[in-house]
Amino acid sequence: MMWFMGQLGQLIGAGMFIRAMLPQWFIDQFYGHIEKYIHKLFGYFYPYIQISFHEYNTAESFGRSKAYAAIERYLSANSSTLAKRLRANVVKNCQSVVLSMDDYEEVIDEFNGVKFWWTSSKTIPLQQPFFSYRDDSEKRFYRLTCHRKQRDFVTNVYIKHVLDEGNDIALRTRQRKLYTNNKSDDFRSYHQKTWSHIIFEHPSTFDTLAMDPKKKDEILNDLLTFSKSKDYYKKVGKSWKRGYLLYGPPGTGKSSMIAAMANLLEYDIYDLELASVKDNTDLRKLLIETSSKSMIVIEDIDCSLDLTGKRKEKQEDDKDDKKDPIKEMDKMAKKKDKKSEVTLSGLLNFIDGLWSACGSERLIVFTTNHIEKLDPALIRRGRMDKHIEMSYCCFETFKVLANNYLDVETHELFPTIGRLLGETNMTPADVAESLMPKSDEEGVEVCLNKLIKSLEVAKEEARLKSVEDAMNKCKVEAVGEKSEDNNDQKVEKSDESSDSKD
Ligand SMILES: Nc1ncnc2c1ncn2[C@@H]1O[C@H](COP(=O)(O)OP(=O)(O)OP(=O)(O)O)[C@@H](O)[C@H]1O
Ligand SMILES: [Mg+2]
Repeated sequence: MMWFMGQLGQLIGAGMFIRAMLPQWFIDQFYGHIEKYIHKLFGYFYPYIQISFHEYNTAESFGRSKAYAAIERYLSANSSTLAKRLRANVVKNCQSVVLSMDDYEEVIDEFNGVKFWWTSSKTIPLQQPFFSYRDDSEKRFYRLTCHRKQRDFVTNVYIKHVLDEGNDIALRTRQRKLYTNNKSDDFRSYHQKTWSHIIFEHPSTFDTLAMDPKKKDEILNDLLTFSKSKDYYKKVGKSWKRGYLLYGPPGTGKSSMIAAMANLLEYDIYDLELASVKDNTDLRKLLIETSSKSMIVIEDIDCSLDLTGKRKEKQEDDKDDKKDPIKEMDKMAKKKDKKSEVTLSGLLNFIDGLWSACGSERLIVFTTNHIEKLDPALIRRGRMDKHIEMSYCCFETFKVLANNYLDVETHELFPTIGRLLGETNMTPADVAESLMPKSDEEGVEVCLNKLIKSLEVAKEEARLKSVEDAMNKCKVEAVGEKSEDNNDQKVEKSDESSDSKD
């Protein structure tokens, strides 16, 4: 035995010596050939086929392979109970853990009475860097093994089933995201991604949204019908998307409505800042890189770009925007930084051109404070299918806010508030501010009285303003009449002088 061990040691030593003497290219070639012939020989007797799915492949140029991710989800849901060694991925802000099979594990999946073997594996490059903090040089893959006679079934049915189910699980369990576009200059020159994102967690829902209940139900039904109409859109030959235009004064709940819509349908939000988009080509690039089941939002579309042609150049004073210093500053900044060459036709193409069909199940939402400023081409039906007016607080709206903020459905002060709301305009944002208790001592009655006071102040301010406006109007008319009289006198004089000349 000792003699045998000694001989074996010598043989291994000699093998290692010869290997060290041979150049690396020879070893690679030699092993490559041997492996090829072994596989060929094995293939004659081996009754199974194997299909590999790599984590990164050349066909999908961006990031991880979608098929690999779908298989990972499928296996973790269906087979992770069978695997003995699992890998934990922490998701949803450390709130939950998804288990997937660890490297070199094998699980058996059964579908329609047929058995399939899945193994997870990885290839490690021969020359791995000695110091490496990341394992991105390792290439992971899943290998599916099944009987040779199941070849058609596996390619036509089973793989499709795995991918569909994996994608469904991913959609159900994903964390929703709020994306914003990076500046064109950045993703052009520094190879940055086109979109950056954070986790989307907004508490607004259709229950907390204060608006006329009938109108709310109508929007809710519209959205739910849209989300279930995949086949219908296909039948009528339309791409599966819908445009919403939300308009109304600042503080009436347009952004809250967007968040409620996204929460209802569980969509991601792509908040598109048009001023950061250099031209129509970049706009298209951004569009292509949005996913399905998402909302593309352009807020304050009238301020975003000079999309309204000549009307924009008049530089009218916006009373509402003047009140809102943030929007004023925004406008000034955009005027200063006028680098964007996105045109109205580029934007129209973005909404319903050929490229817009690249994703499906998508909402495009515009908001504006001034619907009258938008080009009719931009908001015609088919582009912006549904126009929703978000308006000042009415009694129905107030009741929802009172329920949200104070947990009251009725109160003896409600009739007074209802009357005052009918007599003056106040935004839901202002009503909500009055209703919110500012200390533990402030109960329902105090808050309702605060609101009554603010409504009375607003009413008085509106009265004074209308008096001032009427006086200004009278002054302008008086000046107008005076100048008309002067003109008439001039004409008369010139007539007289021409008569005397005659
Ligand atoms: N209809 C509403 N229902 C519930 N809350 C509302 C409503 N409108 C306004 N609010 C409250 O007022 C705040 C401001 O509303 P929001 O940002 O949705 O207004 P907006 O219409 O988007 O305004 P802007 O035109 O300035 O962007 C919100 O945080 C919300 O709390
Ligand atoms: Mg808003």
